[in-house]
Amino acid sequence: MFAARAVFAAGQRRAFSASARNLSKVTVLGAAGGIGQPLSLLLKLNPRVTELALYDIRGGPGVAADVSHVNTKSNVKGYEPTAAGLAEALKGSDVVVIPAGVPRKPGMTRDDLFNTNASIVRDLAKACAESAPDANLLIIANPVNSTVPICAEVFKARGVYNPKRLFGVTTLDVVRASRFVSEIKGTDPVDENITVVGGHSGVTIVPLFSQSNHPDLTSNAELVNRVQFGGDEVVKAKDGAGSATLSMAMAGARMTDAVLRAAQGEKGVVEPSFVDSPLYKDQGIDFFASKVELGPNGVEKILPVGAVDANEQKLIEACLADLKKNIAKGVAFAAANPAK
Ligand SMILES: NC(=O)C1=CN([C@@H]2O[C@H](COP(=O)(O)OP(=O)(O)OC[C@H]3O[C@@H](n4cnc5c(N)ncnc54)[C@H](O)[C@@H]3O)[C@@H](O)[C@H]2O)C=CC1
Ligand SMILES: O=C([O-])CC(=O)C(=O)O
Repeated sequence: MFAARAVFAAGQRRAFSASARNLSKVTVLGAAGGIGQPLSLLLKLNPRVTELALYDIRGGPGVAADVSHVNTKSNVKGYEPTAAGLAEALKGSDVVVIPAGVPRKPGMTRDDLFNTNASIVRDLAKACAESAPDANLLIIANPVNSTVPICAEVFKARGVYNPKRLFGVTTLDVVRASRFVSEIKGTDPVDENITVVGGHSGVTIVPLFSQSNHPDLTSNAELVNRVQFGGDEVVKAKDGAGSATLSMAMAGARMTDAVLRAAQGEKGVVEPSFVDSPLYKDQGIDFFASKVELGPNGVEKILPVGAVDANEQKLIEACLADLKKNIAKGVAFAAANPAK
């Protein structure tokens, strides 16, 4: 139970409001994958999850049978890889987490995954729009900067888009930033709250060290680069066997827990995430990752980027240029290739 304690301890210390709703079904789409399996395990360890629905195009029931023996209260069910199985897995879900899709190999960018993952995410988004239109949707599948806009378009086409319930999971960038800083400063990563804004790939990932306990780090180009390209470190080390799975599972479990805590009435839950955001809409950028306060209805409040220094301002400008193209690519794909 160590992992569960580390991931969920902060939330468990806080009190629930009287209106708390404590039944929570969580669905994982892509549950038999490198991320999906450890993520499902961590969700089984989360006392806030009462029902865990595991779906994959292969192996969902097997992972579910395995995870279901873990002696926590929640019920786990695996679903057959059919349209009916998918619809059943989604029905009544409060949170749907989507790590379905192919991972990178060395030499690839996240954008190189677009051709495969765009249609996978589009089709799963369609199933969500039909069977769980009110669920919180947590998108892990890359390229997040494009897959999140694709989901929005699919939901809009069906008249059920709620921008407060769609999240691109950027938690791993925050997790990495705090860990990398702690390695340099010799501190406990738990005490390092590093805000990371923008998107989730390369230069669109912008850590704001000037807002942390260590403003001196903003001029540490090597550290900034490590946060922006932390995913590459893992892809290279895995040498063709995929990308980050275990750290991502932890990050996905943390984001899911945050959404559930807020849904169950906890106040002041803030997690950075890539959402439909007003922050740069005047520049034609509809999605942006920043600190988001969560509530019973999903996004409660999108916090401003806040004061940044000259180094960070330059990073944000580079981020916005890339982000705009990534978002437009997702929107254009959805328009040209509507879900059937
Ligand atoms: N947002 C983030 O911070 C991160 C995102 N990722 C992304 O997560 C995705 C998954 O990575 P891994 O788990 O390592 O890949 P994986 O290949 O190990 O697992 C993917 C799973 O998705 C399943 N799948 C494929 N199409 C599906 C469909 N239509 N419906 C249901 N399941 C389907 C596969 O059968 C497989 O089990 C990749 O796109 C990767 O780039 C990875 C790490 C971090
Ligand atoms: O690097 C990748 O392709 C997977 C990912 O998004 C990450 O580890 O941040």
